[in-house]
Amino acid sequence: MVLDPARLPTLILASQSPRRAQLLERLGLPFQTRPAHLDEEASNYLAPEALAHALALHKAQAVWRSGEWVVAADTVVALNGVLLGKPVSVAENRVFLKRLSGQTHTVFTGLALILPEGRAVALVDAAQVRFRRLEDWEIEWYASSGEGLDKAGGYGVQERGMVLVDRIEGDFYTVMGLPVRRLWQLLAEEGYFSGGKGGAA
Ligand SMILES: Cc1cn([C@H]2C[C@H](O)[C@@H](COP(=O)(O)OP(=O)(O)OP(=O)(O)O)O2)c(=O)[nH]c1=O
Repeated sequence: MVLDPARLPTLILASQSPRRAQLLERLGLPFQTRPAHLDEEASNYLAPEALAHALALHKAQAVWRSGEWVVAADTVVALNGVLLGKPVSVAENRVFLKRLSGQTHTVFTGLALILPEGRAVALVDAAQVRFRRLEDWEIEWYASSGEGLDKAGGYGVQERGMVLVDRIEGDFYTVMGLPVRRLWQLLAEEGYFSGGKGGAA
């Protein structure tokens, strides 16, 4: 089989996250974004892993139309079982960073794919992230940059946040918000690349 990206069906990315769009762009896959507007707080009673799974699935289901390949993801940060969502202010971002400092937390990213005939597949990928012990001035520098405000856990590993992280066990892209290798494999398994099971002809 020779892969001709020009013949692949356009993926619908159910996300407003610029990071997720960048990653799909880097793969060279044809896609359009169609963000789902969900009340993410409504499912906060779930455990972190189940939450990432459910939200990814709900986002994909919210935008799917018959005949489309839809991709969605959701990233959740948990420190000792406690969720750290997106900080609502610089002050809350400071608090999050103090809690993450010197500790290891888990990032769960749920990934959902809906196939043209409507069947949904979803999975969760997890990574362990250890933060350096941060100095107060570093916390101040990072929080006041505002970079962490639209991100789960209040940091972005792919931007300035790269210097806060000591080590990652697992996939960097799962931390960034889209497990691209798992997505690629799922697309391959479901026939997106080969024209089988509703994929490209
Ligand atoms: C931990 C971490 C999270 N993030 C981001 C990824 C996600 O965009 C965000 C988590 O929020 P999500 O609710 O997963 O996604 P979103 O609201 O940004 O976009 P959408 O729901 O429309 O898909 O945090 C990073 O960019 N880098 C990181 O290191």
